[in-house]
Amino acid sequence: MGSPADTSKTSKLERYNSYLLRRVSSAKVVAASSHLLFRATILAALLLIFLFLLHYPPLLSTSHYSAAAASHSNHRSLLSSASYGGAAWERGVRASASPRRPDGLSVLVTGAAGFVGTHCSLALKRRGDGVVGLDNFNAYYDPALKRSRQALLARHGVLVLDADINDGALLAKLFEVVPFSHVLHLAAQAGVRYATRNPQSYVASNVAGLVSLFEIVAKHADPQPAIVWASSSSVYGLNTDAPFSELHRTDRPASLYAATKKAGEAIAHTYNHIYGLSITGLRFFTVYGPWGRPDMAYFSFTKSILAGKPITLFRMPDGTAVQRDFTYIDDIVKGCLGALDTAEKSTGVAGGGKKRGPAQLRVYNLGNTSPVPVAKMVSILEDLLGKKAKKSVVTLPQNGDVPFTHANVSLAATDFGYQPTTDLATGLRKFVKWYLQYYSVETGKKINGKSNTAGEEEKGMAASA
Ligand SMILES: O=C(O)[C@H]1O[C@H](OP(=O)(O)OP(=O)(O)OC[C@H]2O[C@@H](n3ccc(=O)[nH]c3=O)[C@H](O)[C@@H]2O)[C@H](O)[C@@H](O)[C@@H]1O
Repeated sequence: MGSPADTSKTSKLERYNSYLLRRVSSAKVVAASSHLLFRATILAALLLIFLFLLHYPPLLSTSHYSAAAASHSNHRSLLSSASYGGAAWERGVRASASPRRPDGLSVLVTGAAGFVGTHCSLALKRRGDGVVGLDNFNAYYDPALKRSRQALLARHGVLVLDADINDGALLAKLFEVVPFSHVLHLAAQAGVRYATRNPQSYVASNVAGLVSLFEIVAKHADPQPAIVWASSSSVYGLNTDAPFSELHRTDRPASLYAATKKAGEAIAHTYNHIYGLSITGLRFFTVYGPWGRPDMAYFSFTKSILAGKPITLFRMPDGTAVQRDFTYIDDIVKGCLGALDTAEKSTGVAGGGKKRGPAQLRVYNLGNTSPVPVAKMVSILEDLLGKKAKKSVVTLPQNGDVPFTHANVSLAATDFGYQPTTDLATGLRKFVKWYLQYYSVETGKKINGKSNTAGEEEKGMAASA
């Protein structure tokens, strides 16, 4: 018989053994599960990398798309990357970009839902060129007007993508899908006086956006398209020699807007010099017309006069009138197409290599050559609308405005036959006709011998075409 002491020793030993066994097996379980966890983590990481590459195609072709360009694409590129690509998207882009005439151009138009962008895209499409537009549809002015322009372009077979020029990944993808012969770069933050309120938006669009486009064209596009882009008459700033010639000083900008456009001209020089990009800058002089920009004076004055609201007219501190060389949109379109048609090919090597030779670098004034006092513009509007403006005349504040603009266009006339043909009264009549139709305003006043009420079908037409 075993003693009670013996029994207790045995059971102690058994308890100890089972404790040891539990420890060994739990150690095994811990080791096994940490292996499992490690493998699962590796698998999950590989899966994530695979998914990222699948949805971010430019990284797959790193030979063309530099890491620098990728890092300059803002986070928007990652957010919007899922909204483009795929076979149907590529088919749509190619169809819109394909010319319908022999030797037709294939043009990427940035800011295509903007005022000048819409008119130029229509004109190009009408003569048989291929056009793909892009626009970020920002809210600087009523995005509904931009959507109407987009719809108008869609009816004419022009696709306008929702995209920002800072979206390097999207630009790279576009140049992969289409061998564009030209870029008409019109996307920008416009407006002279708004620059005091939102300076960063000018840097983002007119400097960073321009660099983003040049980077992709220089280092990714194959073939490299020629670029025609919108500079501004505002670069003449405090220049007092008139009429403004391309040879005059442009180193005294009066507004940040003007400074960013001048910076754009300097940046264009650099990309032409290093990468052989063919670049033409067009200095537009206060462009107006149907489908115009609501932030501009002729447009906002029309709205205020119709609503019986007061308008503010600026005059110089010495009492002299502020004048602008108002230029009608159809003349500007002819200038843009002339610049595109005479643009030479870029000479750079796709991928950003050394250029093969000097490339074309041009700057032209596109104006009307006859400055008009702003008060005269208002009196023409009063006549067309059959209503007097409530005017308050104030001394020009320190807002970036310049006293006058006046274009000498002889260079554009010589190089591509640019000749403005529309005077302010004629152009404003076309604008007012469009405005009253588009916003369904009935004034009872006859324009061109007809009542201003238009049929539905007429509202969507490019009134200037
Ligand atoms: O030619 C250009 O480079 C520029 O032309 C216009 O700029 P701006 O000439 O200032 O055009 P508006 O804003 O329509 O002003 C036209 C005139 O009306 C005057 N104005 C404007 C607003 C106002 O309330 N009162 C007033 O008298 C301005 O001083 C200016 O002389 C465009 O807005 C710019 O984007 C463009 O680059």
